[in-house]
Amino acid sequence: AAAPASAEAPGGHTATAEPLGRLGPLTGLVIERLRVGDDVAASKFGTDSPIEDPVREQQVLEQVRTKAAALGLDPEDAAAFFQDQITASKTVQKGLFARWTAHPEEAPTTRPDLTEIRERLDRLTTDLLDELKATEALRAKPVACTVQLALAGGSATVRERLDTLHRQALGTATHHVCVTGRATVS
Ligand SMILES: C=C(O[C@@H]1C=C(C(=O)O)C=C[C@H]1O)C(=O)O
Repeated sequence: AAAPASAEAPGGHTATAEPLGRLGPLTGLVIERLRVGDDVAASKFGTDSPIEDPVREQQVLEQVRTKAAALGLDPEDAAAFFQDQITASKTVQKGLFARWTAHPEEAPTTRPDLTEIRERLDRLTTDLLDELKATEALRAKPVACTVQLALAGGSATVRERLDTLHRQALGTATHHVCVTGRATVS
């Protein structure tokens, strides 16, 4: 599970090693998708394109259900995980819009192409689903999963220097990673 020690990652930041532990690869992909949210925000800021696009969201979730079923994952569980990814992406976008409105000098000076960004998100959908499959057994163990999730999230927060906005979004995005015993009291 070796990511390059230091490589230029999408979004232009310098990636450090993958988050620690057995949920490291999944958490790394979740953070990568959050950072694509920065590019989505840059593509929409100062245009007529709204942060929220319900038609595109339904397309993403339909693709998720179809691919999840093909992998032998529960389609609705996978859709719930991706609903969190979408909510988290919008949290990032709203936060950046507010930041750039208050501090115009921090606003992006180039506008990336949303169509290309969505192709990147579609590739991440495939990678994320593969990791959901690879971690299926661990995620069914509430205690082990919760420990691994804290390890991965904590190490990523430090190593990738996540700011408050992206930390909050990471929390939202990982809310349904662990199966926390729906049959018992939640
Ligand atoms: C990322 C986008 O912004 C929002 C978040 C989406 C997502 O996370 O997949 C999809 C549609 C939008 O509601 C986008 O427009 O592509």
